[in-house]
Amino acid sequence: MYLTKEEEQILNGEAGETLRQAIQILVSLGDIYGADRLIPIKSAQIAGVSYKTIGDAGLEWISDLKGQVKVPAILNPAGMDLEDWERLRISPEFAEKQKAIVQAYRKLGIRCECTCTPYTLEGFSVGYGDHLAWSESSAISYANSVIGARTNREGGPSALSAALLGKTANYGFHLDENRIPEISVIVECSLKESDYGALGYVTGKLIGNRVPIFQLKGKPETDELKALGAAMAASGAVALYHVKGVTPEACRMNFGEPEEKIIIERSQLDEVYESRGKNGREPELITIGCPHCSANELKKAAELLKGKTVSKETWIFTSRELTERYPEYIRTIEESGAKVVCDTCMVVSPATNRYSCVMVNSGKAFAYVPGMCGAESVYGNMEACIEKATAGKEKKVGGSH
Ligand SMILES: C[C@@](O)(CCOP(=O)(O)O)CC(=O)O
Ligand code: SF4
Repeated sequence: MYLTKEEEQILNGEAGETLRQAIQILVSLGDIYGADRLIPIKSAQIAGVSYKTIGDAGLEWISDLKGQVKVPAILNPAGMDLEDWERLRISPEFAEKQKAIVQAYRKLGIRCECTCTPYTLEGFSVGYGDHLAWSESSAISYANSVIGARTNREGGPSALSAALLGKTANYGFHLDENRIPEISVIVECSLKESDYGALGYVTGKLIGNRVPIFQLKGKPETDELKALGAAMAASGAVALYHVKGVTPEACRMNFGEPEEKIIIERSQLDEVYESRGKNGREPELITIGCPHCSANELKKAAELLKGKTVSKETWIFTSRELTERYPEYIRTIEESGAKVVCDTCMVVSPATNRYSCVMVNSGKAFAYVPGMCGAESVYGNMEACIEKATAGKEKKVGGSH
């Protein structure tokens, strides 16, 4: 791989140990994947924040790094709400470690709003054709597919290295030729809301890491695309997808028809809704917001919960910025007894591990909760989740206001 004189000097350690390690990681990846050079990036999104997933070894590695990031960089969800960690009964020991991790990232100049939907934040813009180094799989999928930006599926360390250098290795999804659809996915039924998460869950299992182009009957909303991509990246390893007539590259590029095609039928999606864990338990916990809820999703949850009281523990995850922008939705949701939780999620928080069955409206959470939280997962749309959350409780007389 070609390196500039300055990059050679960094690799020789002339700019310090942190940058030497960072460029070494990028050069090694570049050599493995045949990159010709390093290219500048617009931003980095850094996964590997929760103490639950990175442990003491991760904390130690990050704490040893020195310097400042060269491009806007932001963190993925941590293991707890950083301002109100006691709410989900996180232990003080965990909280101490988690705060130390976030502090170590903050020292490097990284923004510590911990979210997997940074593209909804004001002041963290990302546009068509931008080169990025992002590492949370749903954010990667959204950036590549819905925005038309370009990022590989970075790991936490490579995204952090890219942030410190302001560059990444030029291979994979940074190159036009790797963004061409490899398989058509023809969906024969019409879809709405959580059907997209179910579709992503089913499709990801079938296509692995290939680039699909969907032919859909209707036009999905951005939240539906977010759910589709997140689920496909979890049950499979899809980092980029196209939807005919919808996503930006499918509209601008003249992609030919891939040779291979699969057809998805309604019955395959129904199986996701109907599937029960091996013990067929009743959900004890209801969680919404994987990926983090958008403003529209918060609005919908507020509408569904207005004037009701939850009878089961109910957690709704979003970014702190959105809770500040939409306090009225948060108030309505919390008046029901449901909790709006920031900086974390049902998958990376240790709090979920206390439950044995969790209901979700996310194909991604449905895929990950069993393995990462040791609980069965049950799938339903947001309405079904709220119905389950409020089952058995009388409506408050006259509603909340
Ligand atoms: C499950 C996931 O969304 C979050 C957990 O990863 P981490 O703790 O940020 O490394 C990771 C991913 O899918 O990229
Ligand atoms: S909410 Fe879902 S998409 Fe976001 S970090 Fe957690 S598991 Fe990943």
